[in-house]
Amino acid sequence: MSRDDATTNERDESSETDEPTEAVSSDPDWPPDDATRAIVAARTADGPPDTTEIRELAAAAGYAVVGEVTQRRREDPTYDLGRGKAEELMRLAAATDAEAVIYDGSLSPGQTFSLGDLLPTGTAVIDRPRLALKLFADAADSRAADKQLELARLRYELPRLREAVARDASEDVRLRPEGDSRVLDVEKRIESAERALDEIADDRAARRAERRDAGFDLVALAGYTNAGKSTLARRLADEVDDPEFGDEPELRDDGRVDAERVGAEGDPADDGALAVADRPFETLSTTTRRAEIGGRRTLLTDTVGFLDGLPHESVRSFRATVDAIRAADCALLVVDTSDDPAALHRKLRVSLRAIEATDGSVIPVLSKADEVDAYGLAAAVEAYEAAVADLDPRNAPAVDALRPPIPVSVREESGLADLAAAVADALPTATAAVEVPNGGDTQAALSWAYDRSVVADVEYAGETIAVDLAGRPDVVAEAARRLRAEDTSP
Ligand SMILES: Nc1nc2c(ncn2[C@@H]2O[C@H](COP(=O)(O)OP(=O)(O)OP(=O)(O)O)[C@@H](O)[C@H]2O)c(=O)[nH]1
Ligand SMILES: [Mg+2]
Repeated sequence: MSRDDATTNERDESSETDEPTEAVSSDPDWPPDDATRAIVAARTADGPPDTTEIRELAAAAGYAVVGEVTQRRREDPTYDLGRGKAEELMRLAAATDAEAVIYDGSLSPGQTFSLGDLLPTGTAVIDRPRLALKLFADAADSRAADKQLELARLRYELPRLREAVARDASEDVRLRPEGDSRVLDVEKRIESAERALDEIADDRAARRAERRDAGFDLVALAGYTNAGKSTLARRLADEVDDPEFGDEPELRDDGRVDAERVGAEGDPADDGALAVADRPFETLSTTTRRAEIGGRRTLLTDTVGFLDGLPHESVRSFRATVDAIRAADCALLVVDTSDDPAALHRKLRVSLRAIEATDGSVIPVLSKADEVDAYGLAAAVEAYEAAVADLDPRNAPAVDALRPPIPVSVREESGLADLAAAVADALPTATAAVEVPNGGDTQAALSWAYDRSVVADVEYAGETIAVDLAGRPDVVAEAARRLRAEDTSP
């Protein structure tokens, strides 16, 4: 769209939105007295602004949305919104007694301050990254806290602090040294948090190597928050009955143990690790479970969902998430089929950008397929393909890592066999045929291979056994070596 179009649109759109859409409620008790009254503001350069998600996020963060201002226009350097719209926002904030403006986008420090200056005194300006961080922090605080979340907050605050110091300094030179030392302090804290993060990442990489040595394929679930990852993880994971791997907290990838809690949907059997709920950030840290998928022994890692606006690179849980997805032999990219095509496209873009390159293949899973009919499913596939066609090859998994999407419904138990077959097909596989004498030592080697699920076929022919091996290449090679090692007959 040309700039001229955008300007025309601004006019068209403002005539449409000049009457701000105030949230009308017939309930006299709404909004509740203790809720923070907020106005949602959104601007898009193209396409009509869709405030569905930002309203949901605002509600999840405890705000009562009492009004909305939207605009279709190119970015304004001062307010992000055009001046006229910004003033309209100011009037609406005054008329509705709003305590906060929730901005569906990322505001520069300068824009945040300018908007704050324009709005009635005391009105907080909360852009999408700040809201997303708050949501994540609230969720984390209510359970085991993610200390490194601090890093994300500091990184977010630093440029704003610099802006505040610069503004103070231009008014009052005496404030400058104090402001500078605050900036310096934040910079130091960021540095030390970053060092801590690096050490944790090294630990995780070592643990992954151990898991692979033990013969497991690593599979990770990835996707936008609330896409249905944990539901699928639960469905695919084995019953926790293995003494070696049954101890779930041991496999927590950040070394934390969640306080025991009842599942969000009231299921007392829910151990909190693979909790499922219809809200953002139900899962706050990566969790790994053993799962046999398509005949392969895998370790399946459930991860934290992405959210548009969150600085994924600076939250520890996301670092673990991104590492697990990138290093997996196969990643299942869960895409919510019940989203409308525009939301699906946007969420997929955010997820793929957060993951960037992957070592293994990526299988897109169209989740909640029970929520749509055949047309809806076709539309989801189309939106998926459009999003992939739009991928910037510099910051997304290589398109040839992407496999065809598989519709799945855990609720209706559909598509799971197709998914298992696709995973088995995507995992690195080697085969070997070994003929060895039938003896006690061979049986020991054979049982080692059985334990690692690499025995495809065994045929006993008198004195010898013919074994077909298939599975993880290093495990197949080791099984063949062990079997042959027994073949010491002269
Ligand atoms: N209809 C339908 N709903 C589903 C299905 N799978 C999951 N859901 C619902 O989708 C919502 C989110 O599911 P979760 O598994 O918690 O999603 P998640 O991706 O792990 O979410 P976060 O951990 O918050 O990132 C829950 O309300 C689930 O009940 C499905 O197959 N069909
Ligand atoms: Mg989850």
